[in-house]
Amino acid sequence: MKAVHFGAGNIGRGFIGELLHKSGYDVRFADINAEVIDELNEKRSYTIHYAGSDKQVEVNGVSGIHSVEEAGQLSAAIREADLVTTAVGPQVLPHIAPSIAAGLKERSRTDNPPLPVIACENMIGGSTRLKEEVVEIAGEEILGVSCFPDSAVDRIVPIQNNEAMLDVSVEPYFEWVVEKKDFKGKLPDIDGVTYVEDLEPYIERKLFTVNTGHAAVAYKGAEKGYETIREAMDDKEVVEHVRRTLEETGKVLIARYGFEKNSHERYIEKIIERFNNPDLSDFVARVGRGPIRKLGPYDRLVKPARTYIQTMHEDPVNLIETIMSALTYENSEDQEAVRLKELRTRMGTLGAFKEITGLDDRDELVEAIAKKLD
Ligand SMILES: NC(=O)c1ccc[n+]([C@@H]2O[C@H](COP(=O)([O-])OP(=O)(O)OC[C@H]3O[C@@H](n4cnc5c(N)ncnc54)[C@H](O)[C@@H]3O)[C@@H](O)[C@H]2O)c1
Ligand SMILES: O=P(O)(O)OC[C@@H](O)[C@@H](O)[C@H](O)[C@H](O)CO
Repeated sequence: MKAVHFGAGNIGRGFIGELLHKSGYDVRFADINAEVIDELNEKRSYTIHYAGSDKQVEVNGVSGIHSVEEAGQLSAAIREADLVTTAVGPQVLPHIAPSIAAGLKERSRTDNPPLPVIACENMIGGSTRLKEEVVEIAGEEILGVSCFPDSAVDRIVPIQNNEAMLDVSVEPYFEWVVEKKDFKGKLPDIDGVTYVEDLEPYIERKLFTVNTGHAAVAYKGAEKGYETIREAMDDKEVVEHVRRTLEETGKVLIARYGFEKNSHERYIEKIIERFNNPDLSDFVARVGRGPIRKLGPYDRLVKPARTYIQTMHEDPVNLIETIMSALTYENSEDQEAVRLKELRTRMGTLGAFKEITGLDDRDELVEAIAKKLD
């Protein structure tokens, strides 16, 4: 079986590559990073190290395609593939859509069955978003040869600093949940994937617990001058803030999806334990990357905060505190953080928040943030 995976980065090599290889796929990584692609083609394998244990997994039979310079090869690979996956970042999906559209057009001239394209990004409806971009380019008829099931992925894979360029250190925990309903034909047999009828509870529980909590560690940590997640998690005030923030998102999730309270509390504690993993070295700059995206109206901070107000009829004070920390996050090497600072300088903090979220003064979260800024 053949898979094309867009994004030979941390989650691509450290998670999706591992599971696809284990399930018998030959994985071709498509990326714009020529150094990584050349190394993949030379070495044809890499090692995944499980942080905190001696476990190692060899991922072999892999190769790379430069997604811009080798466009013809990429189209041919998509034409013949059994599966396409992505882990490039939500903002990059529109940039890979033309390559996927070109490959699918070639495929439409063959008898090959419809190709599942699964986006593995931290966002709600990632594959659906990619589908919209591809349809915009190639037209609705392209859905005759493809399908775009949504998915949720969970494994903390920090930025890597290994002697061998392709090797990846990962936490042992992982979860990959894929929605069944959009598949055309047989579900791919991927070891470790859970197929579900309705992804919404899974993606919201993941994004509004793991990623909301992670964002709270990063932005609170940055505010206190910490550079690593380790330093931030060693500060009891930060950990307490994270726990209280997750109690707020927990109330929203329990009210919306009927999760059992005790088991959700255990899920929260498990996640705080994962942030505390002494064997993972992760940075505030990675976890806090892209603050404008993270402050988006459907993302990990604003969506649960607004739902909390609508459901509980009170302000989620800890989520609001995290939003305030995110709004003042600074990092001169992060383009979104630089833009956020410019917006704040030009429009003030509240103006920047309204600009990013598209919300206006009538919104109760905007009102609550305005009160905080008074
Ligand atoms: N790292 C994690 O812990 C983790 C966990 C779950 C989900 N995710 C999600 O996975 C996605 C990727 O995150 P990551 O941490 O692996 O980031 P990363 O930066 O390590 O990897 C992204 C890769 O995409 C490549 N890329 C960028 N533009 C491209 C383009 N136009 N065409 C092809 N490749 C391109 C980059 O060169 C890079 O190799 C994000 O959506 C992230 O939210 C990450
Ligand atoms: O990838 P982002 O920028 O959406 O979020 C940063 C981290 O919270 C994220 O990468 C987590 O490590 C991951 O989502 C864990 O599954």
